[in-house]
Amino acid sequence: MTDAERQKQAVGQAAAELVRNGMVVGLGTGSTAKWFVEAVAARKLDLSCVPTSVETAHLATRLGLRLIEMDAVERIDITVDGADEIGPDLALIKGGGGALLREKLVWAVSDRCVVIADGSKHVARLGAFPLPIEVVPFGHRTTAARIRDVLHASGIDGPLRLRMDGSVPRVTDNGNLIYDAQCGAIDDPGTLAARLKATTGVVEHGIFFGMATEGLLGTDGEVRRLTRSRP
Ligand SMILES: O=C[C@H](O)[C@H](O)[C@H](O)COP(=O)(O)O
Repeated sequence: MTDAERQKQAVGQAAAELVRNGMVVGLGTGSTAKWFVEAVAARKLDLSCVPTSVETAHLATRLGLRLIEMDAVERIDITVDGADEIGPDLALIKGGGGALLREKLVWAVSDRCVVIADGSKHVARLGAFPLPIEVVPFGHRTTAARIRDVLHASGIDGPLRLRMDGSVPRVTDNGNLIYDAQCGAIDDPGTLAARLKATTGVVEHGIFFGMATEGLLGTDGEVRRLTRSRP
């Protein structure tokens, strides 16, 4: 196992210890969240779980976790999920695996949102990882043109690429498409998030700003707890 994988395992297991019997739990998506799902399943608690992707739903079902519909709950006690980048004040880029929309819907109703990651994801400034932006398929090229204008207005001129699966566009669990924006540096994630959200044709974007309540970061030999300085 690589060092990064060991760190993912450690944070996944540490996060599983935060879960209590009877809780409604949001299950994240990706190679880090997978460790959490496995560790929480191994605890054999009585839980109701809301998965953030079809992939996670399959994994959780295989492990014997009880799944419930998102609309069957008003609140989720705790959600644990990975990230592509963790910046200052727990601002995140998510969606490298294409699950950003369901992840954000689940995070939005969670009392506690715990982001877990290996040490390489912790950055001084967001933006090296391409920012995923989910759009409706109808007229997506015209939506992409509006996104380019928004990025330009935020001082970002890097390429914006339609995510592909080989020769065809990648389709999300929600039947949408994803554009990845090479931002380089995002100086003001809150403003960019608001501008993207207001763009016609954009369903959601991968900036999770002010959403994570805490973080668990893998380092060599220990799990470091990250907190937010602003509420
Ligand atoms: O769409 C995918 C999710 O946002 C993932 O949580 C994120 O991409 C991190 O994935 P991983 O833990 O595999 O690096």
